[in-house]
Amino acid sequence: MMFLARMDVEFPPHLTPEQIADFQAREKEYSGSLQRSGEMAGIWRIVGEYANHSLFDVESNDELHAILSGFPMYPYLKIRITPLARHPNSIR
Ligand SMILES: O=C(O)C[C@H]1C=CC(=O)O1
Repeated sequence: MMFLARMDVEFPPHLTPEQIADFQAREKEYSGSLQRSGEMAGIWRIVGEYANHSLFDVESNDELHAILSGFPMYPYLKIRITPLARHPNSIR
């Protein structure tokens, strides 16, 4: 099952730059491991925003939820999910 995610990052003002850097480092590690395993099929920065579009290839809604809630920055992410189905005109 394919899902398109839009994630907007909203850090609260009380976090220090060091705390933010730590979240970003842990996020990069977690995201990298999901990309290597194939569950995250891609991630793109949305130009001009602290936000991304990501593509997930997972077995179920429950698996996607577990993956998303495992992101270290999850408490600071606003996530919107769009389930994707194969388009009848797709040649792949
Ligand atoms: O920098 C971001 O867009 C936030 C974050 C969410 C997943 C990820 O890999 O990075």
